[in-house]
Amino acid sequence: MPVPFYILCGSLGAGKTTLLMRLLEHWKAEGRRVGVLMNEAGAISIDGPRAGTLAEQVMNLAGGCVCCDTKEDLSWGIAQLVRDYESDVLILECSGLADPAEVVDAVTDLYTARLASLERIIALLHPVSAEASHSSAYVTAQAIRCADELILNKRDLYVPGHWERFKADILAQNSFARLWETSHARLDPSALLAPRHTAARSMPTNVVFGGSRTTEHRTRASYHPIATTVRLPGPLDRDRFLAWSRALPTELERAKGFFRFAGGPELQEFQYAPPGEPAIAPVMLLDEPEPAVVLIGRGYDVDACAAGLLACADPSTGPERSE
Ligand SMILES: Nc1nc2c(ncn2[C@@H]2O[C@H](COP(=O)(O)OP(=O)(O)OP(=O)(O)O)[C@@H](O)[C@H]2O)c(=O)[nH]1
Repeated sequence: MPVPFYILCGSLGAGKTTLLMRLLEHWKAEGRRVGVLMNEAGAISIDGPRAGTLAEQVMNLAGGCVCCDTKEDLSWGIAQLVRDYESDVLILECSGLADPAEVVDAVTDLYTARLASLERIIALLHPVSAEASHSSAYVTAQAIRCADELILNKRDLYVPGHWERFKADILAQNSFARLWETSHARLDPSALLAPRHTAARSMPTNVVFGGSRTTEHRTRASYHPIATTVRLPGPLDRDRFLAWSRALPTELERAKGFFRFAGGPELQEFQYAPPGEPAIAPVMLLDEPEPAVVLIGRGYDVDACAAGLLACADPSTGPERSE
């Protein structure tokens, strides 16, 4: 029997990992063996170590976008999770850069479909201001189009009028899906995951293939924001980092990472997902992550932003950066 396979997709920073953690808790309480596939934009996995605290097995497809770079890795990862780790439920968190229609294409090939059956596509969206016409807009539109479940997250950032327009715009793009409105992705996982269709199906009914198949393997699609991984040579100066984080360019669509502050033993997690403010909080993880910050966006001065970040570190250690 193929194991159920869930896809989490949606906009950058909308709350996919927040929901993933809730689903992992739910499955863990049920005694399920969950295999997580993480596809992250940067060269270093930031969300993987978080998921690793709850999942049976986490496989990272970091270093790119699952639709362009790692399609084969995805099929291989599914096979490994099902065969070697005996996962009985699988979930893939797509980076906010991956075209979910391409991902569906990859997981519904004949070989992979024997191991895993696509159960549900869950898209997370958040109310980013309409003026910010982000380069990830195409990917968000694809996620909306493909979704079986549309979760409008960050309801706590409700602005009268804006939220209603955001919702109407999404409903206009997909009237098949169920709609959820949440804060911090708080919802009843049993209700979200309960079977909705009696007949087995190999792919969602509302996915249309063909039009989106123009991306070639190993070629970065032009609509993708660029992910830049800034590896940090050591602890950061708190004041300098705070100053840097307060002056982030408006074109930056997402930033996240782990590091320590000089003189502080705790590992810090940095999160920036506009329209929210940059946030830094101590975090406990099972595995020590590599200190790094991933910057995602297009049309801003990447070098200046990365240099500003590196200038927050101890100047005696050398900078390193990879795309
Ligand atoms: N205010 C507010 N913040 C939220 C909410 N949900 C998530 N966040 C915060 O938004 C940031 C991004 O959340 P994630 O769950 O990492 O988002 P993501 O979609 O996994 O991000 P990417 O994988 O980078 O695309 C984190 O700082 C969260 O704590 C919410 O409902 N309201």
